[in-house]
Amino acid sequence: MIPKIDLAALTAGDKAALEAMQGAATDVGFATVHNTALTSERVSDVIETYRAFFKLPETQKAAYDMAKTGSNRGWGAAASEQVDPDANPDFKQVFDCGLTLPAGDPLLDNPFYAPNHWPDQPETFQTVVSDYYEAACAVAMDVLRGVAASIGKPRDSFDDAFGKPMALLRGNYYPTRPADAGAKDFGIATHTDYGCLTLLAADGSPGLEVRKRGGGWIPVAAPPGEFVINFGEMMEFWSGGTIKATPHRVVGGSNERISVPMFFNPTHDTNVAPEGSDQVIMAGDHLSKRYNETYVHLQKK
Ligand SMILES: O=C(O)CCC(=O)C(=O)O
Ligand SMILES: [Fe+2]
Repeated sequence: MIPKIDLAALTAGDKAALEAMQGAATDVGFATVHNTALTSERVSDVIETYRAFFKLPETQKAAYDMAKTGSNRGWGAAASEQVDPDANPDFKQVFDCGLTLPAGDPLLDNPFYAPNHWPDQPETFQTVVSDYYEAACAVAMDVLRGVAASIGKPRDSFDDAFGKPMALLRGNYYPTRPADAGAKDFGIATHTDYGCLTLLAADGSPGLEVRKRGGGWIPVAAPPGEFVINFGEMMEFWSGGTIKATPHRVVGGSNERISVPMFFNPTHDTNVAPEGSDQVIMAGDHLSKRYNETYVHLQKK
């Protein structure tokens, strides 16, 4: 069972909401979250904005291809990412954008804070997506405060680590499953997310499956206004394994689908090694490692 959490109740310290979040964090690794600052209208708006972009001809999208821009911002074509080395590259397409630092910031030279590449079409793309980016970061931070409280830590335990987050907002476009797709083809193959927290909006159509401990898959759907949250690898290290990064996938079927994950990654120089250990795991280094493994244009074969 995937816990269902009212974020306003969690923020207010409601006991049932705290217990549900504790179960989500330390057992299932997933939850759905509703009653947030992001209305269903805003979520639908950003989803339809991404959809309009993905419907452009490939030649137009190619101008923003991240394999050419060299950063992890812009469009990723089908088969540009291989999240599971035992599967084929994913058949989804993506569009990624991240934080814009102010002029003069010392982190500006760092590739994780590279400039965004905004498409000209649809015309509202940059405004709608960057406004959503800001709001999704704020909701994600609120969720993390609730997570901290749910495991008996001060609510602001994670705040300092997210001053300049390497937060990446992605639009995922899953076309219908290709007719020639085989057993190694997926919309997105089985993987765990790399960062701390993922806050995912979707258009309500099915596709996401969460791996059950002991085997099998649990389908999870979220209509606009409800979010799926899950924890990533950095959060699992950081919490010394208390918080779980659970594998998930999208096989893809007869329905087209859009999802919009906010990968809420901490500031580049955050040490996400278990507290009290003498290990050092820099958030930026972990992310680089995972990108080098999974982005086809970065893979060393
Ligand atoms: O589209 C989804 O529901 C899941 C996407 C996902 O797992 C990801 O982008 O990491
Ligand atoms: Fe994921």
